[in-house]
Amino acid sequence: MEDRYIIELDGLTKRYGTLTAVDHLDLKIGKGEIFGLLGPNGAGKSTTILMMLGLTEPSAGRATVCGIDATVSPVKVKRKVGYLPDNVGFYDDMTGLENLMYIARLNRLSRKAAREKALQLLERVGLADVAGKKTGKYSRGMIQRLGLADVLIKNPEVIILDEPTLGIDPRGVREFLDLIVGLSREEGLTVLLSSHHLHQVQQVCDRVGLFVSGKLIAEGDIATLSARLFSSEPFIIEAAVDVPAGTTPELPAALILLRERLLGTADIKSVTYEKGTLKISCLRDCSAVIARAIVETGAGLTGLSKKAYGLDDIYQRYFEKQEAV
Ligand SMILES: Nc1ncnc2c1ncn2[C@@H]1O[C@H](COP(=O)(O)OP(=O)(O)OP(=O)(O)O)[C@@H](O)[C@H]1O
Repeated sequence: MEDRYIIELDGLTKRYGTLTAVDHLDLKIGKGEIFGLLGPNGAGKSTTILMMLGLTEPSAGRATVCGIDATVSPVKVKRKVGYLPDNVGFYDDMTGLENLMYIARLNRLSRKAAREKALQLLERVGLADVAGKKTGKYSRGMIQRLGLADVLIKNPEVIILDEPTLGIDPRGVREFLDLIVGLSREEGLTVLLSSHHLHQVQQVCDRVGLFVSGKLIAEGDIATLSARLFSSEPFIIEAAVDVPAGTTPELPAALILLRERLLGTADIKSVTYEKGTLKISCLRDCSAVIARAIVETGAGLTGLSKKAYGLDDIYQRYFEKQEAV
């Protein structure tokens, strides 16, 4: 069983005086998984990462990475884990190739091997054409890709990325995320991604963990989290309707009967109306029933869409719950 998990956190805890930054954290991450660590500022994400890297000692519990206790053998863990901080620095007056070769040399590669490895990685991260350009002239997106090449030099089994897409333009973000997915799928690399960007995390992570005040309050894939949280109303169907002019803005007269009819239908929980759109929450996908009812009422149906709950909604709902406690 141990082999299945590349990262295992057991009751991991960090206290700073009276503050518990990380509170009895239990988490298992499998090989090749892309796991998103999410949470507001101060939730304990960075402290957790530092403990996994053996850079800070837990007050209690254990962080095991590739079967190695990070506190007992931080140097061994460092060999297996590539860490990309949110602000990676390079020598501005050296080219991308020179910077990477320098790091490869620090990793004890011969000059020839360092050059080969650097060129291969520049190709892998899509920077081959700017290999000879000084990194001072690189965009933020290019620097982050070079950062990724930097952490890949030592052939890590795990990469930990802290807000890797901060300040990158949308195209650069897409390219960076594609690169991460490729590394995980093609090379079996395990990726831990700490981020505030819910949409990005949703696009690439197999599983996410939501952190609040040092505690992991939920973890799972998006569909599972969504089903757990929205079990009382898993579907929202939005119907754009064309109602006769001169009706009231709240609920046009023509729709009052329609609303009653819909509410009389099994599995439809609520119907609201705003600016030409009916919002219908249901326990199953009732699109067909809704479309028929609208058409039969005589209101024009101009659009019908089903909303799937995303990470934004999941996040929102968890925090609403937390605040209510
Ligand atoms: N060296 C330290 N000494 C005292 N308190 C600390 C120390 N490092 C972190 N903390 C506190 O521990 C808590 C967790 O901080 P941490 O940096 O792990 O959160 P985070 O989730 O990474 O936040 P961010 O998204 O802002 O990076 C915060 O309340 C922080 O102030």
